[in-house]
Amino acid sequence: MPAEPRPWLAPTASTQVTTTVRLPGSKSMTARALILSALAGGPSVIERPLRARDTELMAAGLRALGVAVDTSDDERWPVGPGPLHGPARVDVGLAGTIMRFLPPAAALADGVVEFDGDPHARNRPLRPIIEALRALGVSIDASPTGGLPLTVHGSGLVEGGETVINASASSQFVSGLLLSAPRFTKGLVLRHEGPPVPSAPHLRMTTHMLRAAGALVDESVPDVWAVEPGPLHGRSWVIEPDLSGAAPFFAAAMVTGGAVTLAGWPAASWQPVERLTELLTALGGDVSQGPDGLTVRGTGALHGLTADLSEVSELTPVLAALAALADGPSELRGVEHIRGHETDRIAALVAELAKAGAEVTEFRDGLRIEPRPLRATTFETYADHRMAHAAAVIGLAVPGIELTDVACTSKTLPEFPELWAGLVARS
Ligand SMILES: O=C(O)C1=C[C@@H](OP(=O)(O)O)[C@@H](O)[C@H](O)C1
Ligand SMILES: C=C(OP(=O)(O)O)C(=O)O
Repeated sequence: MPAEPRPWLAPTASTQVTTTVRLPGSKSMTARALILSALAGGPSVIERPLRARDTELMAAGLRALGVAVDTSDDERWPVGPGPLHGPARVDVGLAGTIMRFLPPAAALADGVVEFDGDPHARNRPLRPIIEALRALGVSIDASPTGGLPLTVHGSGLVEGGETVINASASSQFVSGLLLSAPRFTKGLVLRHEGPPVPSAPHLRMTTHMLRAAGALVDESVPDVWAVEPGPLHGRSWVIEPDLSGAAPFFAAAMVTGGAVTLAGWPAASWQPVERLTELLTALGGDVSQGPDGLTVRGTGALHGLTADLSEVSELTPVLAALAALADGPSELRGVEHIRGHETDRIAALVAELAKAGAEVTEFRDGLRIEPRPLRATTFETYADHRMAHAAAVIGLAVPGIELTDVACTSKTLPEFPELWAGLVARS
């Protein structure tokens, strides 16, 4: 069950926010490390994982399938793979990573595995991955809408081979299939046909991590991924701090003209730090990397931004919040698929930014924001952690932004309200 809604008045910053934050590991890397460790031939350890609803539900789902996942220590999760089996029930919560990454692994189990999640999880797109799994020899019952609830009838093996998918609604369809593909009898050759696949950096994270676990992956042909059948190795995964989770904290530096350093940022990253740097720089920030971590400085200027966000679409809510506080108009496009995220994020942003006083135009694939003097309002969060982040960013500059629910941030960062309050208190 999702956490009980908790209304929350966003704190307003009276001075610059200048601080160093330590944030937990990347949701996306933790999810991949859990799946790859569960499918490996020997034990693994996940260092500095993200402990949040999405990753705890993933660990619980794998445990239900017979994998030993020990999450008792915050810093180190040992994973002991075992034969995957049903019967099992998996609660996906509202996590795209679970509903798309776990069914292909469940297809390798011997027995029946049932999946369901939060009410809105049933609206999130799933049909393309279900159809691809069926084409690869897996027996699945899905709801008539093509999504959750679904039942995978695992036979202990997946034939695999070649298939076609339209992954324009989510890169996670591709990632989910690739992560389990080394364990398919014939491996996998997956070809995407349709409008572009979003979130390319997440696909690169998938192929990097597969190779790091010993898989042979060929992605030399655009929109085609080939994974050889073969063993995955157990290993130690060191999870980087979550860059998307850091975005609202960086935004706090931009809004207040301060500086926020993300501690523990690695010299080389598997997350799209270059793209985030370009975007924050265009908005007027200054981004640098040094021994202390990754630092974003506000320069006092906050400019409008015209950008295609398809590669980093999960940043849209926080960037839209910055755009609403900028000195000129912004157009954020290329993200039609975020209508299928935790909520219809385009519609949600249009509605809530307009309530706060911005002039907003809705497009099928994004929004245009004309900044206006903003006012106090009740900001609906739609059970979406990143809508809560966006509201908190606006609240730094606009007194009286009341979130209908801040508990939804537990999806990826349960300590968000306390960390955020500490940030403003220290400023
Ligand atoms: O693979 C992943 O870990 C993710 C891929 C992206 O999904 P979409 O391609 O559906 O946007 C991203 O938005 C999501 O937050 C995490
Ligand atoms: C889209 C997101 O999540 P999910 O992994 O549930 O798709 C997100 O975290 O912004």
